[in-house]
Amino acid sequence: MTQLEAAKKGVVTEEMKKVAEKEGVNAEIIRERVAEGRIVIPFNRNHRGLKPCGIGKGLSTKVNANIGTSEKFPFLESELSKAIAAVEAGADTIMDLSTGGDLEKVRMAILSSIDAPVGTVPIYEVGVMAQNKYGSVIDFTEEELFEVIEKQAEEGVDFMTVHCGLTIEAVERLRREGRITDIVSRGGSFITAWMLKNEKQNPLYEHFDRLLEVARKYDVTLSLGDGLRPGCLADATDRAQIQELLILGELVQEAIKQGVQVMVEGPGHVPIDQIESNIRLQKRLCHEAPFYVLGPLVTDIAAGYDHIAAAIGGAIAAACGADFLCYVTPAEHLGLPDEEDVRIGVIASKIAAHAADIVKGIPGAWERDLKMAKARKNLDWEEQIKLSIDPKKARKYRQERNSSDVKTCTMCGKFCAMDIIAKYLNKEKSSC
Ligand SMILES: C[C@H]1O[C@@H](n2cnc3c(N)ncnc32)[C@H](O)[C@@H]1O
Ligand SMILES: Cc1ncc(COP(=O)(O)O)c(N)n1
Ligand code: MET
Ligand code: SF4
Ligand SMILES: [Zn+2]
Repeated sequence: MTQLEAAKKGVVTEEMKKVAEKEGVNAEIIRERVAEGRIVIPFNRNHRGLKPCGIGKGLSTKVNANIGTSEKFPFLESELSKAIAAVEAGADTIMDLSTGGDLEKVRMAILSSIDAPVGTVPIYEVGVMAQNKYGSVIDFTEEELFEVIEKQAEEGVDFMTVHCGLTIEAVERLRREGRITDIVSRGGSFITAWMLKNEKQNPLYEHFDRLLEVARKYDVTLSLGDGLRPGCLADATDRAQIQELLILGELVQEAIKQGVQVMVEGPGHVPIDQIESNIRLQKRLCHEAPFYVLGPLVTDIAAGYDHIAAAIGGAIAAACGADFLCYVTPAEHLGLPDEEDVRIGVIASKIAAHAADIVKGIPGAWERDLKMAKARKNLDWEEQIKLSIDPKKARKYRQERNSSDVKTCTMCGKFCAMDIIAKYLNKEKSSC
């Protein structure tokens, strides 16, 4: 049984109980929301050592970190240490987006060393296989596509991006109406090129039932990819994007009916004033399935700092109801991230997620800030370091910029406002 099938039957699984405990939410509420498709727990029965993680309504906003080899950097070791660094920095899930070297070996290494849910985009391996075998990324058969999906499911992949809503009709609209950046989704570009070359419908759409069968067998959570997501502000919320979203909504309902857990991927590059309407549209059209957004980036010109552009968008999106933030690193649009880029990307997204959790009313979120405020007032540096999102960095600054015996910090020294006021405003010791 999948988590969804169990939930529908009224069964509270071990995984639901663990999610409930971690989040401070009643287990029956988790079951109910899994049954409705509003919470997913990506949990492939073949991923050994996996700790359950819930994504969706009423749960803390989760952060995903992308790693993976590429043609020019096909090295397993560096991607594995990026994945470990990402989890250490607070990533809740990892996506292996490898396209270089031995993909299966990298994936198996990630799956066996990471105890968080691991996601993939199977069409990437299909493309790499086609390139090696036939000399072109799009020279694959429908059979080969489903073989790779089944193989990855069997290996223990917990969630998969599948661009099922990218139909030939949506591509025709895009062509007819025009766009600035056309298609920026890598998987979306493979599927579109395949459809145009073969003059056939998207096999992930046409044979969605077959995909559901594989997903149900291993309890793989489907992450319905947005192949037509906007790649620049000017393309945001256009008719091609929304046409794909409409189809994704239909597929969400079908997946839930068939007992398959499902979430929906979203943009992309979106101006701030369109973020809320994007979230509302997704929730309305997709049966309130968990929404997994890439950023969104609120400007196109932050090259080198795109983690900031994405964290601004991510905070707004999550506050409006997005459930899952895909990180963006400072290397976005420029090259493959290194380990430090990965760490910075995760921290930026964690800040965005937490900022949203405060206003989402997530248990413990507000209280953490309150504790920090009190520690600041008390000039309790150890407590401040402990409560911060990146304690390593906080400790480094504290140690490098201050001698160990000072009560205040080098910013103001003996002119420290907190210290002066503590002496004169509340003569009796404050109770906090
Ligand atoms: C869809 C998102 O995935 C990111 N992306 C694609 N491939 C990799 C990789 N090997 N490592 C890290 N991020 C990757 C892109 O930069 C984009 O932000
Ligand atoms: C949030 C999110 N969106 C998209 C993708 C896939 O990337 P692509 O569509 O470029 O293949 C992803 N892995 N995560
Ligand atoms: C394929 S270019 C890298 C991804 C891009 N930033 C996007 O918006 O999807
Ligand atoms: S410009 Fe770089 S990141 Fe963007 S699609 Fe091309 S190779 Fe990928
Ligand atoms: Zn982009």
